[in-house]
Amino acid sequence: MTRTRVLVLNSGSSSLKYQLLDMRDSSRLAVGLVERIGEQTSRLRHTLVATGETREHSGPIADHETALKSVAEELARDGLGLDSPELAAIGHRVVHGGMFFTEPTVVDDSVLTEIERLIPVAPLHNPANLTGIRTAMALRPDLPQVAVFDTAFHTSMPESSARYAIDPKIADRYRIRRYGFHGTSHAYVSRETARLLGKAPEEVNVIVLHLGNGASASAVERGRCVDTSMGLTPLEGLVMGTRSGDLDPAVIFHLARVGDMSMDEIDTLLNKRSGLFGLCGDNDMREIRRRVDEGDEAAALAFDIYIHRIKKYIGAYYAVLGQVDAVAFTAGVGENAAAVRSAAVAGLDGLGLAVDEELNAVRSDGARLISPASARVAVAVVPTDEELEIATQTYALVGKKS
Ligand SMILES: Nc1ncnc2c1ncn2[C@@H]1O[C@H](COP(=O)(O)OP(=O)(O)O)[C@@H](O)[C@H]1O
Ligand SMILES: CC(=O)OP(=O)(O)O
Ligand SMILES: [Mg+2]
Repeated sequence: MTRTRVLVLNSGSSSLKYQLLDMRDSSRLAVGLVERIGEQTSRLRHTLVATGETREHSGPIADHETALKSVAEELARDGLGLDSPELAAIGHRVVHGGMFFTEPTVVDDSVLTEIERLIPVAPLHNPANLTGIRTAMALRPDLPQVAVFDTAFHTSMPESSARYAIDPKIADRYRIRRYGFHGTSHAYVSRETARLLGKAPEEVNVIVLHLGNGASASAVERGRCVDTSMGLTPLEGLVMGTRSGDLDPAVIFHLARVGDMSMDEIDTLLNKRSGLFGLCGDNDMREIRRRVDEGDEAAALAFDIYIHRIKKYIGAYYAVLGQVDAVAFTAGVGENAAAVRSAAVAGLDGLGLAVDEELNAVRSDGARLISPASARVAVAVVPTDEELEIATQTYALVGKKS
């Protein structure tokens, strides 16, 4: 039998997104999401694509292992269980791949060890990714498990972007450099943006703004990433749901010395209690916009800080690229929040950037232009599809052998 199906697992710090795809036509058979893992209010939502039937379960799901086992049960109920002989591989999103993983990689013991070694530089993500891989391996030990790394697309960055301005001996000893994340999304979205413009990826320069719970910007020059806003860890760069993004590193010394906080407390503060949430108590952009519309000052300031940071990166990457063909908004906020797109581009007419508010307000699932026809630089909404990209890369690696 030909094995043509790929299960993709995208394990986040507190969520597990999954898709089962048939790679003959890249169609989805089942999709789902487990949210708020580790809390009392966890929720699993599973959809069988052929019928559109959706099942939801609420109640505590303690960890990613339990989450994946529940997902396996849901798939089995639809006759799409992990025991299916048609499954060719399981593809996993792995957030930090360090310096060595520049390509999708079949997981073996040495790969697991390396992903584990990188936990200190992706503490919210790599542990969940590892649990997903280990649980999947236990369920189907005979299947190839493929790791697709968020960092891979950014390995093309020149040293001038990737290096911090610190003693290279110290940087090299501790492998401190800017790795960048969300690479699967930046790669997919920059290609799809080129397609929307009717060009090949090698013909265009694109600034991609991936605005989800985690958020990052990238400068993609003729299909290759030349700079991105996240660094050694996914903490640098844009303001995020709960992460601060850029700050003066001396803030950390100050909090330790004057604020008498431990390193762990500062780590938690900057990763989990900062960003939009730290500024106004909400990290969901829908809720923040609702509060802004009601005149809430804390929400309005949080929104302004968020937008100001995006603007700075658009300007920076415009300069890095020299010439820009398109700015693409993607991920949960970028795809859905018209107010964010409009505010981020406001006042940038001098750079040839503008948004047509009628086009910006259109709701659609597909990639679309939101700039006026006369604009020098295209502004686009380009939905990301990390799961499809992971499935495609996984199948390209193992599909032919099965
Ligand atoms: N309709 C919407 N309007 C504004 N923001 C939205 C909307 N839908 C989702 N979001 C935002 O998208 C975020 C999640 O984005 P997503 O890309 O799924 O993040 P992640 O993959 O990091 O979990 C939510 O926290 C929310 O702020
Ligand atoms: C790397 C990263 O920040 O991922 P996410 O947006 O899924 O948290
Ligand atoms: Mg995401």
